[in-house]
Amino acid sequence: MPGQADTPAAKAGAGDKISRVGVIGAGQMGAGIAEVCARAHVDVLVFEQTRELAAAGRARILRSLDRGVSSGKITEREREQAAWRLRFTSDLGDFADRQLVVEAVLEDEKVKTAIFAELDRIVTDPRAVLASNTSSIPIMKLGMATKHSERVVGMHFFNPVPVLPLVELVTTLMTSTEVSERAESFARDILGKQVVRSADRSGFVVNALLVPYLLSAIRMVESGFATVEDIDKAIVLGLAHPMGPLALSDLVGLDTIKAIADSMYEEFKEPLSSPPPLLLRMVEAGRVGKKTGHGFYQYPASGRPSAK
Ligand SMILES: C[C@H](O)CC(=O)SCCNC(=O)CCNC(=O)[C@H](O)C(C)(C)COP(=O)(O)OP(=O)(O)OC[C@H]1O[C@@H](n2cnc3c(N)ncnc32)[C@H](O)[C@@H]1OP(=O)(O)O
Repeated sequence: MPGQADTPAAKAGAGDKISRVGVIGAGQMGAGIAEVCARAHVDVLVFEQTRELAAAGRARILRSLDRGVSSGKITEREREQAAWRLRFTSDLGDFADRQLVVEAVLEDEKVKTAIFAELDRIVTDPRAVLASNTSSIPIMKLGMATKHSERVVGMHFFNPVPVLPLVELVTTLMTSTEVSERAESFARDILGKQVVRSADRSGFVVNALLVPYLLSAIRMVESGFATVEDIDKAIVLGLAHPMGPLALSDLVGLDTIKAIADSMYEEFKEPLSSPPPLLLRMVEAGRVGKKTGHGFYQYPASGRPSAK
């Protein structure tokens, strides 16, 4: 590969450090994770169930790379090289040579535990790291689905992944120090992210604080306390957040917020973590936010969001 000797992966010592990554799922988080890995000169293999989903995932990543070019974050050449490093498969067996796998499928504990059990059989290198980008499911539950729970960690990225610099690293009572250090070094030294460590508690640090706040904003709308637009305006102008809680809920996805709330409520039984009926109805209606074009706001295929 041209110029590879200068790449961050090569500088870090590709023999020992992670240079072959697998990402499971090319939805908004999986695509973002695959993109930042490819931009960091890492060889990336992405699993999607069908050719159609793989094509949609690739298109999502290419759009984001285009945005990186148009906003001056990366050059045309870097865009091309990153796209070239991304391969897709619908056979998890192809992950046998991966040194790190990041699972980023929907927030469903059964689906995730089945994936971890299968990955454990496929990826036999004892030094390989098996990571989940789960937003809230305790990592121990995923580790215990494997025979090698010492290899399992949480690596929780934030949306949009190419823009937000944080990774929460979650280790369990079973995770080995070597595995947690490899995962941390990959996120920090190869991807250039900043890492905070969190105990293995549902929601970890960020969502444990964020989700009760988002649910409170949804309850405000539900009770007629204030409008969607005024709540968001108040937070943007009054607290200097980049976006208000309802726009942010749309960005994260209301289905994801419900799944996180369910998981946190199951763990802590805090009323503030219980999903309000308006959230449940919107999820049932398929109005889950930006990814479906309709949530608290409407998102035309192109252009700015508008009120519901
Ligand atoms: C639920 C999960 O478990 C956890 C989560 O993910 S919680 C959600 C966390 N996310 C947030 O809180 C998002 C908060 N919102 C934001 O940060 C901002 O509103 C936003 C980044 C989404 C959009 O910001 P906005 O200013 O409207 O857009 P835009 O100007 O196009 O982009 C902002 C910056 O990102 C850069 N950028 C955007 N897309 C990019 C891409 N694909 N690649 C590289 N850079 C990109 C832009 O160049 C710009 O950089 P600059 O400030 O240096 O010029």
